[in-house]
Amino acid sequence: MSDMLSQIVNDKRLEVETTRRSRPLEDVKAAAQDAAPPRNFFAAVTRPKGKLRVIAEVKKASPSAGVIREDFDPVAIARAYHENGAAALSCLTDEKYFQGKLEYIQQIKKVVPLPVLRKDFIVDPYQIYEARAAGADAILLIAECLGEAQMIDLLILATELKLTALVEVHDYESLIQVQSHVGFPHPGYQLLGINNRNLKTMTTDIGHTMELLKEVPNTDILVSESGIRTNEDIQRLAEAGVHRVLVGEHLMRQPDVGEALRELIGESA
Ligand SMILES: O=P(O)(O)OC[C@@H](O)[C@@H](O)c1c[nH]c2ccccc12
Repeated sequence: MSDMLSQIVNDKRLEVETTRRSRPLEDVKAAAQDAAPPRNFFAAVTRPKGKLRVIAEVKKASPSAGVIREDFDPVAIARAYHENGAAALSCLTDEKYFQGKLEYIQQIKKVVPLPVLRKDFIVDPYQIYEARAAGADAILLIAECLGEAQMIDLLILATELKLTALVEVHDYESLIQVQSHVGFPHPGYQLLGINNRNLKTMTTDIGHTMELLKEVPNTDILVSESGIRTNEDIQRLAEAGVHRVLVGEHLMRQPDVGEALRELIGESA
């Protein structure tokens, strides 16, 4: 694991322990059960086949970029994304490194009909119940943060709660390792994400998706993540058969995020 990622994961484990002490698992489980049923994130992102689908991200800051957007109104941003062609939303909930908040998900879902992914570093089942209780429709599971057995356990739990899991990989080795678990325990619940961010240099290159693509048998469920900025990037990916993308920073940097999303989509939708 890279230094940055291991630091985040260590902090996350401590954070989960603290949260668990103030709110016991039984309470969170009950809240997850009482939550309104999830929206189908998987379907929103994969249908129709071969058509561009953008997951637009609500993100104030990141470790690599610092504060991306000072004037940050998560609900207004989500609404603009919805009105301008987003298929689904991703919302950062990590507070320490991304200045996110779990509560944003609920606030966004009250006013926007799209399914929402909880973007965080999930290392414990507690966080999956917590995501569902907060109204999330999907969760992120990063292969580089988890052992194989842990990944399987978390995938089973997510599926039980009817959450879509976006299984993210950075490296070739992780891709090979998780490959057989995507579609497990049930197809129709997992997406495979290739993150274009190099964890050692923290730079992005969409060429990374092209490289790893050779090992992906089903590109319908493939999401290219990070470093996507222009419609040319989108076209390059489409030519390689990749039609699902996750975009944050580029959109969040523009004064008008809705207009930026329309320009990014261009004629591709
Ligand atoms: O802002 P970008 O470069 O468009 O990237 C979005 C998304 O891929 C990125 O925020 C991300 C991908 N995987 C993550 C895991 C944790 C936090 C953030 C991320």
